[in-house]
Amino acid sequence: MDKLVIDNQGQLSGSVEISGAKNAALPILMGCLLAETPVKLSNVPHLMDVTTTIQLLASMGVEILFDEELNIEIDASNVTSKEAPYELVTTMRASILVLGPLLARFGEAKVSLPGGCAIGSRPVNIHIHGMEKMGAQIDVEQGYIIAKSNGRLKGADITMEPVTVTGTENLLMAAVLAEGITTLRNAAREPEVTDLAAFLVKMGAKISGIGTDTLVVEGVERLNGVNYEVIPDRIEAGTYLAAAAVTQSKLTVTKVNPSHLGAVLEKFKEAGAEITTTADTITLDMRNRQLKPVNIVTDPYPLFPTDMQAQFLVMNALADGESTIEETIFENRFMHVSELARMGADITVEGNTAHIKGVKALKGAPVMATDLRASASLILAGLVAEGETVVNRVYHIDRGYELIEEKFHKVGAHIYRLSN
Ligand SMILES: CC(=O)N[C@H]1[C@@H](OP(=O)(O)OP(=O)(O)OC[C@H]2O[C@@H](n3ccc(=O)[nH]c3=O)[C@H](O)[C@@H]2O)O[C@H](CO)[C@@H](O)[C@@H]1O
Ligand SMILES: C=C(OP(=O)(O)O)C(=O)O
Repeated sequence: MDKLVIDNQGQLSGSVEISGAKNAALPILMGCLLAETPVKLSNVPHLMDVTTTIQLLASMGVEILFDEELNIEIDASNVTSKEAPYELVTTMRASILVLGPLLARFGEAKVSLPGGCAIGSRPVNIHIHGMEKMGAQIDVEQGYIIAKSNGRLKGADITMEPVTVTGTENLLMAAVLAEGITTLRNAAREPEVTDLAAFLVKMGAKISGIGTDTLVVEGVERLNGVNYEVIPDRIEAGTYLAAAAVTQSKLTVTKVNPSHLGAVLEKFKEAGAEITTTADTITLDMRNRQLKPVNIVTDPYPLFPTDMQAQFLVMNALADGESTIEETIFENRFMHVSELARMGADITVEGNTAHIKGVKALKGAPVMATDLRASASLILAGLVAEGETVVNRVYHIDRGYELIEEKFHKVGAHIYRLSN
């Protein structure tokens, strides 16, 4: 299993080009199942989760081609299987996103139930109930969701509680080919949901309320292929900015959309960073500044994202004073705390709140990554810790960060991979 070895090289400098968003690319790739003619996608990041999605689509008979610029052409005109097997769903929960498109276009789908993961139990009851409301007949047999629809799905009025990102995406993709009007209330407003909606509209879907918490969909009979560019990854951008904050450096992230990071940039400023933005760059300057503690509560967009919680936890661990981080989305998203404690962080967790007392320095140690953003937080800690840090179970990082060692090398970090 690969490991990442990180040495403290002091400050970072320069710029990092941000890749396409994992959490937008995945639903958009699954959404290609809805199109009767080929789709061409650009700015799709080269990540393990994208490879898994391509394997999943290919196993269904979808044809996938890459051009010389690594744009992806996806032709779902001849889908032969409507099944997402356990082996692929278990490595990537987002595989559940084939349920809506398959059911909407073919009236049948068999998808392994994702089950829980390191950050929580993560049920998919809202996806299932929403599709049942649209007339689907759904049974769970031997760990699989078996869904059928007698003719087209029917428009319905669906309220999702709590707000769910992939739940909104799955029901949106089910609704675009349904007969009549579907209203999705308490919809997630994450930029990745909005990007999927914009993609579906380009393919011919009729959706209003995009970007709000009420999506109204007038079903159409078919969707056609288009060219589409995936939005930049706001969480990847936020992670590199956090690297600049903990190393007291100045870094610029390029090819980003600063408006997607509103709440995160506010917290960076509160932590003492100087932030400047252009239309597609963000610069964070933390040189000669001391990190200040910031209290954080994670919440659905546009509030502070759970996917940036672990990175801010490292910032707070090194800040001058005490802070709290309350995680309201996932019940078990503090697995990184015990690993950071092994590096000298002073953090206690009570219920869903981490209480952090800033320390002057962290110390390098072998640590274990437990999920994607936890892994990112351990890398950030390794960049400032005294001595060497070895992050085990790097496969989590490869799910969501494209070319992470290369991007960090370019800005002066010493981080390399040990393969065995
Ligand atoms: C591939 C992708 O886009 N992943 C993101 C997505 O995950 P994902 O879409 O899985 O997360 P959700 O927004 O669905 O989860 C939010 C909350 O709703 C609960 N819930 C969800 C569905 C359901 O049917 N029933 C239910 O109770 C979950 O357990 C959780 O407590 O949004 C999360 C919250 O921003 C991010 O951390 C993930 O990076
Ligand atoms: C939790 C995440 O992803 P996933 O939903 O794919 O597990 C994430 O991107 O931080």
